[in-house]
Amino acid sequence: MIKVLKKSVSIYIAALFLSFAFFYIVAQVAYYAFIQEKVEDYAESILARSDNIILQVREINALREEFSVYTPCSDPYLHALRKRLWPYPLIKDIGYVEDGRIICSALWGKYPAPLSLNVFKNKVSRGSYTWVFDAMIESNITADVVYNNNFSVTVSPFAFTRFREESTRWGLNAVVGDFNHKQHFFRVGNNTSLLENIEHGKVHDLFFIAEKSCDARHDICVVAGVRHSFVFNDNGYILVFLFCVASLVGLIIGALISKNQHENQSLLTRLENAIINKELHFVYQPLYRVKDKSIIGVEVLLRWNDKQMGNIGPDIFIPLAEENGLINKISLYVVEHAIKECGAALREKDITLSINVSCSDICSKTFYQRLVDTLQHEGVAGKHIMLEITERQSGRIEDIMQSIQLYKEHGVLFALDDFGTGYSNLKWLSMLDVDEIKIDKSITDSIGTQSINRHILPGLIAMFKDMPRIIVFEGVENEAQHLFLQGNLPESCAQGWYFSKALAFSEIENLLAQVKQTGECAVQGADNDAAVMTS
Ligand SMILES: Nc1nc2c(ncn2[C@@H]2O[C@@H]3COP(=O)(O)O[C@H]4[C@@H](O)[C@H](n5cnc6c(=O)[nH]c(N)nc65)O[C@@H]4COP(=O)(O)O[C@H]3[C@H]2O)c(=O)[nH]1
Repeated sequence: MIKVLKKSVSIYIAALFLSFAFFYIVAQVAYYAFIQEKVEDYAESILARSDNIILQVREINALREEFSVYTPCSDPYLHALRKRLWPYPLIKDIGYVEDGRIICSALWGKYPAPLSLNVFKNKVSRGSYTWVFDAMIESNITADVVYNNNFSVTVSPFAFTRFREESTRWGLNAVVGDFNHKQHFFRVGNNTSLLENIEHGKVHDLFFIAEKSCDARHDICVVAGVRHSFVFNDNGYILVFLFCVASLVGLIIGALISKNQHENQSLLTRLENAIINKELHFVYQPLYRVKDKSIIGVEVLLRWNDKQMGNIGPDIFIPLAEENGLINKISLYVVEHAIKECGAALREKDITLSINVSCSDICSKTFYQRLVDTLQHEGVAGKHIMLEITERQSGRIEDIMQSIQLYKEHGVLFALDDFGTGYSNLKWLSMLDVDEIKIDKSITDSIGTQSINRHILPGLIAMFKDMPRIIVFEGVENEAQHLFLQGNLPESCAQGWYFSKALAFSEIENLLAQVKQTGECAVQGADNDAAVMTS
């Protein structure tokens, strides 16, 4: 119980972990793409804003002739400056400059003392223009000023406010410079030095997303970038959403896997209990001689009726038993109980009891001993038992060849089951000393049809005619198939619903009382001349 519980917990933990990993990776990839686009937009927007400022500066500068009619810094001069300044939202002030000092401006009027532009963060000369970035205008007031001869333009300190807000929110950085980024004009963000280093190839950072946007007209380039955030820039809601979805999916997957495991586990446990409690029972399907419909034997087929799950077919529980090492127990059960149940019939009548066995059964000493002991105990001769080799993966063919000889000393017969499918091929036929070949239903089905298998039939019939083996066709379902076999291989035998379905033991007893028994089908090779191909 504790083991099962531990296994369930491990399944849930693994499912949750994998689900988290999956959703986290998907979310990270999506987030990376989203941020990359954002950085691209950011660079383009800053470039557009920078272009606009340059245009507005140039436009205002072009108006300087207008002011030359007034005495510099006179009231009419300042009035004309203010009037002209009004429509330019990105420009804060226009001033008159002498010897690199602003004497007066539209905003401040005439300065009591000329404003020196020598205190700044960065100064760049571009043609006839000199840009002074973060120039000290007043104590605690800085601004970007550009002057050309004796005309200055002060850029609005709010021109990049939006970009600074975005920078704070998303951790974005931008550096505005010339086309080759040899000169840097100004920066936005807290990590611009890393951005510059990455831009100049001094630092390589796989998780730093950088995008560039340039305008050759104004010889200006903006590089923007951000460090990829593995916690989605502290966006708590994304993490919470991710956690919820991943938990839900992880729990659903865990529950499905657990349920599946539990069902398989419980089916296996139930099968084990059914064997121990002898709850498996048998039905018997008769085998007929094609020529005269006399019965040559019966095949025992296992049935399992579980109290809770109802009828479970051998196509489900036999492979389950084979995969989980239970098949040998099942075969021991069948041998012991089926021979006991059929003991009287086998002693009195000339029939064989066919039992399905796997290769590992044949090679098992326990199985051999149990069969020999049961035969002795029931007084049944070995020649009444036909072991049908069904599963062929659990044993080496050389070992099986040797083991078969041991059984043969007791007269036990062997059949190669499902001939014509995967493992039941000519190699096995040539190596094993079998008495009977059971032709798979898929080949029987092709009789009288257009199936691809029908091409195999003439060759098989020609081969079987000269083969000293009992040939049994499985799954004969209609008269056409029976007639075909009568016409082509009259000495062969058949099993199928056309003759009889698998019956309970009491019904088989009644049948055996009514129908003639022949002990065995004649081996092939006797009646060849009569055979006519009618397919
Ligand atoms: N459609 C159709 N089916 C027909 C017809 N005639 C017979 N059958 C079915 O074909 C299967 C023949 O058994 P198999 O080839 O040994 O194939 C068997 C055998 O491989 C395995 N099996 C059954 N009982 C045992 C057993 O006691 N031990 C082992 N190891 N395997 C068993 O399970 C397989 C399936 O058994 P069943 O479901 O009983 O199915 C049986 C039988 O009911 C027919 O005319 N039409």
